[in-house]
Amino acid sequence: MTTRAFLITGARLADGRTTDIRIEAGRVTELGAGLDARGAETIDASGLIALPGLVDLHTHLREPGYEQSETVLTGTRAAAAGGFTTVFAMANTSPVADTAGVVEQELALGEAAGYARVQPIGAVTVGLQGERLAELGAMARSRAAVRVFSDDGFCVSDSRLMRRALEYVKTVDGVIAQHAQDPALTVGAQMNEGTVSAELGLTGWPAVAEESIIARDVLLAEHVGARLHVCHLSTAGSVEVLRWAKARGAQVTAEVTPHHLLLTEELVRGYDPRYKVNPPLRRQEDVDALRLAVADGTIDIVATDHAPHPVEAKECEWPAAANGMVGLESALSVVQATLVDPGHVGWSDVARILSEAPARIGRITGQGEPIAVGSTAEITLYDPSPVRPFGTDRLRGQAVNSPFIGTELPGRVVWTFHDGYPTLADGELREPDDIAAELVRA
Ligand SMILES: NC(=O)N[C@@H](CC(=O)O)C(=O)O
Repeated sequence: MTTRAFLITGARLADGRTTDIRIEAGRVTELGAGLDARGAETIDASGLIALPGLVDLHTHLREPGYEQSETVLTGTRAAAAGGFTTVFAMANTSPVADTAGVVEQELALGEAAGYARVQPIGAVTVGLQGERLAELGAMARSRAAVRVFSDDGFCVSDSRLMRRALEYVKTVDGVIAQHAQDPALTVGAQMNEGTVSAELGLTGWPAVAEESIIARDVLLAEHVGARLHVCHLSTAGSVEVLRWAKARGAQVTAEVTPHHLLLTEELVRGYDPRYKVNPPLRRQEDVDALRLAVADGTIDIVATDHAPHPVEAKECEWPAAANGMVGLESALSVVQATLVDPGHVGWSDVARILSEAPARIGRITGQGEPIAVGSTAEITLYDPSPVRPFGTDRLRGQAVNSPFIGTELPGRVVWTFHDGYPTLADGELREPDDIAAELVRA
C-alpha cells in the first residue's frame, strides 16, 4: 500500500458510466463527476476503460527452479504490463509446490516483488507424479491459504486418486483445477489429431483425450459434492460436455486461453515451435465453439496459461520443442479481438471473465471486486483503440515465446494500479526500487 492519493479523471467503467475515481491509501474513496483533485496526482483517463484489476487463474512463474525461463519478479512485471493485479502461480516449479514450505516461499517472493499478488496453487500429488496426494491440508492452512490445487502439465489420471483429492479439497472449500488429458491417448502427441496431423505426419492428440477426462471428473465431482475447475478447455466437444455438466447442476467451472480463442492448427504447417502448446491448437470449429461458450456463460473465465520458455527450448525442431506460450501481456488485447469486437461480450463481461469470476473460483478476497467506493484499488486502465503491430517491445517478462509477435492486435493497457499504487504508469513499468520505496513509506 502507498500513502499517495490519485485522481483518475473521465474513465469509462465496465458498465458504461463515465466517472472520476479517487484512490487513497489503497482504496477507492470517491466516484463521480468533477471530483476535487486536491492532494492527489491526476491521471487523465478520457477514452480509457477502467476494469477491476485482472486476475489470472493460470500462470507459470517458473521460480523456484526454472529461473532461466521466468522468475516471480519478471513474471509479475509481465502481469502488471498486461493489466493483471493477481496471478495464481502453477505448481510445476522445482521443487514442486507440493508442501506448505514451497507455497509460502512463492507467496513471499510475490510480496517482495510488489508488482502483483501472487497466489500459489498447490500440487495435487507429490512431485506431480500422480501417485499419492500432496499435503493439501497443510498448504490450505499455511500462510498462502491455498484453495486451488492442480498438477497442471499432467493430468490426475488415476480415478481413485482424483476422487480422494476432490473429497479432501471439499473440506477446505478448495477446488481441483484439472489438466484434462488422458495420457494413454496422447503418447508422443505433437499436435491436434485430424487431417492436418495426418498430412504432416505428426502424432495426433485426439479431442477425446480431453473430453473423456472432463466427463469422468464431472461425475466424480458430483459423486462427492466437490468443486471441479477445468483448465484450458480446447475443443467443441469439451464445451458440449461442460454444458451437460452445468445442466446437471455439477459444481464445475472452466477456463479457455486467449490463444485457443484466436489461433488454429493450420499454423503448425510452418513448423514454428512458437505454436506448440498443451493442449494443442485445434480447428476453426473449435475456436468458434469456444467463443460462443464464453458468450453464453458455459465457459466461466479466460486464463492465460502464461508458459515462458527459454529461447533454446523453442528455437529447435518441432518434436524437440517445449509446449507453451507466454500470454500475460497480450491477453486483454486478444479478448478484445476475439470476444468484444465481434460482439460476443461487452466490457462488463470482460470484468467478469478476467477478474471477478477467477477471484471467486480461487476464493481470494480484495481482488475481482467491481470498482466502487470502499473497494480495494486494484484497477486496470485500458485503451481499446484500433489494431497495431504486436512486437517484442510489448513483452515485459523474460521470455519471448509469444505466438502473437508479428500480428496486429487492438488495444493497450496504459495504467495498472495494485494495492493503490501504479505498477504500470502511462505504459511504463515502474522500477522495482521505486515500488520498494513506496511500500516502505506506507
Ligand atoms: N501449457 C503448456 O503448453 N505448457 C505448460 C504445462 C503444460 O500444460 O504442458 C508449461 O508449464 O510449460
